[in-house]
Amino acid sequence: MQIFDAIIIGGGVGGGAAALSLATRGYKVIIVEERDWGGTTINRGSTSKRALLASAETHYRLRQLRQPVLPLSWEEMAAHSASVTMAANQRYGSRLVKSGVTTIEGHATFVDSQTIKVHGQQYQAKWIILATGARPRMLKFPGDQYLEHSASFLKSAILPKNITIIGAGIISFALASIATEAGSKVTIVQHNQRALGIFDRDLVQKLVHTLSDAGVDFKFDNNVQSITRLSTNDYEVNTDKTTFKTNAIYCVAGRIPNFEDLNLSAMGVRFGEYGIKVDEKLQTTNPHIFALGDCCDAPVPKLSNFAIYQGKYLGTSLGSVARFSIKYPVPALTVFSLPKLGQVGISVQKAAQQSDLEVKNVDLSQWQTYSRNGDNLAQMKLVVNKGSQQIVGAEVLSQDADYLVNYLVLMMQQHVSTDDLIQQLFAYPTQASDLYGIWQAK
Ligand SMILES: Cc1cc2nc3c(=O)[nH]c(=O)nc-3n(C[C@H](O)[C@H](O)[C@H](O)COP(=O)(O)OP(=O)(O)OC[C@H]3O[C@@H](n4cnc5c(N)ncnc54)[C@H](O)[C@@H]3O)c2cc1C
Ligand SMILES: NC(=O)c1ccc[n+]([C@@H]2O[C@H](COP(=O)([O-])OP(=O)(O)OC[C@H]3O[C@@H](n4cnc5c(N)ncnc54)[C@H](O)[C@@H]3O)[C@@H](O)[C@H]2O)c1
Repeated sequence: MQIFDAIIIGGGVGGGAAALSLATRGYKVIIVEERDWGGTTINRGSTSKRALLASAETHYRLRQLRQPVLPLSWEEMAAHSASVTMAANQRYGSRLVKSGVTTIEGHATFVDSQTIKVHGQQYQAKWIILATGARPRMLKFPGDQYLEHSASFLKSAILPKNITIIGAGIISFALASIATEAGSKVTIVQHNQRALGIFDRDLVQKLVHTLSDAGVDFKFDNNVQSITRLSTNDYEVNTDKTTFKTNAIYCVAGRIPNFEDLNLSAMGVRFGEYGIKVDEKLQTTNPHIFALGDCCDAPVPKLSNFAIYQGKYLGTSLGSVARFSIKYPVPALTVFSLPKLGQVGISVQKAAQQSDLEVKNVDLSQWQTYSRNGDNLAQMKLVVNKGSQQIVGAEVLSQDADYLVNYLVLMMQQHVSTDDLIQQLFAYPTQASDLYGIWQAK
């Protein structure tokens, strides 16, 4: 039996962040990964998605400027994405080893609440951190064996001519944008009328119209009931409203936390539909066991940035004399569609339920930063505290929503005022030099 200070199950960005922080503090750490170092983010999530998006976005931007554009080569896009992803995966694994973390490849199971087993070998530690992530939620109906998921799209060597995506959520909009720019005809099937449920309806509607104009066929209020295989790479999709043909069907209708085969009940660890129950110190109902990232039921979105933040939190707080509760900073996320949709701080939807908040609509399309790129839809909704007039949230629809959202995060988190901004000298003309105008727009 080998003894460690901490065992981490899951080598994604959440588990990795915890391992690196604990090792830096001199703890003896072991991390177990059954599939690939860097987990979803690096191998089948944002890294591969953004590598494919790099070409799709360039294509889209040229179209916005009314330039003639050549068709994209999926073969080149896929090769680029595969090489970026492989390099990131290798760097991730070797970074853990260089930092003094013991890495083991295999499936971990519990022996008791301080001992795990991998390939028959037992390892013991005073802390066990569960960072096992999540997997796609695959729908069940006749023909569901023909469903693929986001990872198969992101790793696909060939782009089918005609694809169907089930679910109109964050992953769906990114995949649809990439596939459309790369020349595929995309159909999105959503069971109700609401796409991108957590975002402002008005901005989502604009995004839906833009994607529709680019060729995406949205089928709202359609429930897929069956899939029939007609021939190789040729399927018929039957919904409760219609029937159509397609070459591939990707199911991106949410994700399910991974914990079923860990025998958590026997360890006294409680869990539910949304993941492993944790308190404000990310401790489970067993005092030796902690959980973070996509596998845990914490009151934050299941995103890489939150998983990393939680990993760093556990890595810096475990073993400290007075353990403090996790305090989340201003949240930010972006839908990597074309154009992008970003959200920071309090959402427009939540603002509508709070009488002390108001929403201000800012049309950015005529601002030089946006008009020079042909970013004709650029729009921002600011959530403002009526009393203090402080900006506490924003949603942005623009080619560059991701950059603007990140500037706003810094400004909200640091409570930057217009007086502070006037003291700054930003390179001009840029999004940063617009910030004073945005802060005044309230
Ligand atoms: C297509 C897609 C795009 C995304 N894009 C973004 C984005 O742009 N921005 C963003 O912030 N988030 C994005 N996300 C979400 C993000 O990927 C996740 O929130 C993040 O990966 C969670 O990290 P994690 O460490 O909790 O889990 P994971 O990255 O899933 O890692 C968990 C690891 O645990 C391993 N594991 C599980 N069980 C065991 C076991 N018993 N023994 C050993 N190993 C085990 C798994 O193999 C896996 O590698 C995206 C997700 C997807 C699917
Ligand atoms: N840029 C980012 O930050 C980013 C990108 C991708 C993924 N993610 C993470 O991954 C998670 C999963 O992404 P996702 O897109 O799978 O989930 P999601 O929750 O964003 O979207 C799922 C969509 O599928 C719909 N749906 C559910 N059941 C359906 C059915 N039977 N038929 C048709 N539609 C159905 C839902 O109403 C929803 O619109 C996200 O919630 C997020 O945490 C983040």
